[in-house]
Amino acid sequence: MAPATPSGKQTGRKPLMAGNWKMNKNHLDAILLVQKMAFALKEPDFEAVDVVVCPPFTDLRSVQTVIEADRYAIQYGAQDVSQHASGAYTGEIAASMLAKLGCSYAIVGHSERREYHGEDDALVNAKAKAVLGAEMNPIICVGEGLEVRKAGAHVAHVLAQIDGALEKIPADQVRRSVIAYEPVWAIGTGEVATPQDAQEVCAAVRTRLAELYDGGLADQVRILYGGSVKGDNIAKLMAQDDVDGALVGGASLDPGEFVKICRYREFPA
Ligand SMILES: O=C[C@H](O)COP(=O)(O)O
Repeated sequence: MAPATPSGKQTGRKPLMAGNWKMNKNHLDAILLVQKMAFALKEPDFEAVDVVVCPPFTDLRSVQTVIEADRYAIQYGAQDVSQHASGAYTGEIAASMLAKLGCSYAIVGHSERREYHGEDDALVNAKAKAVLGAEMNPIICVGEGLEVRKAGAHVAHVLAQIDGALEKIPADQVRRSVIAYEPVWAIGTGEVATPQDAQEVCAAVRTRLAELYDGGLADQVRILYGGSVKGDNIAKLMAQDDVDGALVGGASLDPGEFVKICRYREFPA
């Protein structure tokens, strides 16, 4: 049973803090960064929170070496994956290759992939299936842009993305998937969503999961918030009933800040 959050919520879902390094840090920088995090984080941190780093593909082997050598409890994953299993797909990385490197997670459908690489819900769905097929856990990103938010259509937008991303994925696989709600207007802007904004959408996602799947699945799936998360705003976000963790960009490149995020319980909400 996961410990209670500062607000006293008791969900049974272990919080997850995932750092998305995006296109930062080479394979040597990665060694230093993951070591700094590993030195700072202690056993009680890992009992309370799952800690995941998602470096660039070229860093994964370095990160694996550091983590395996000293048996650190930090988990790691990729920022993207191919929907294809293998073959003539120049530049692509298969889920099986990531699993072989010890990855536990792969992010799919990040808004930067959707925006700069034209990824749509069908492709996100195919990638999620590839990750699940390789026995890893997808972190499926959803979120609305500013125009959609201003129009008040953010919940409908996100739920449509959820429907698309999860299409024909069976319950036992959805159960080990992670959803990350990242409003595009909050990513890298310093403009974090209010805890109420985050809760509204995360709760709507959980309700949708309950509509799509029975057997209490909705209460088991972890839903993260992402977008300008820092050490000084995470506690209020985590105090929300349906926010189970964070997908952290910029602040995950600063080991002190990321460790502070992982230790949000020690700071007042
Ligand atoms: O994947 C992480 C998100 O894009 C959030 O990035 P950020 O924390 O730099 O706003």
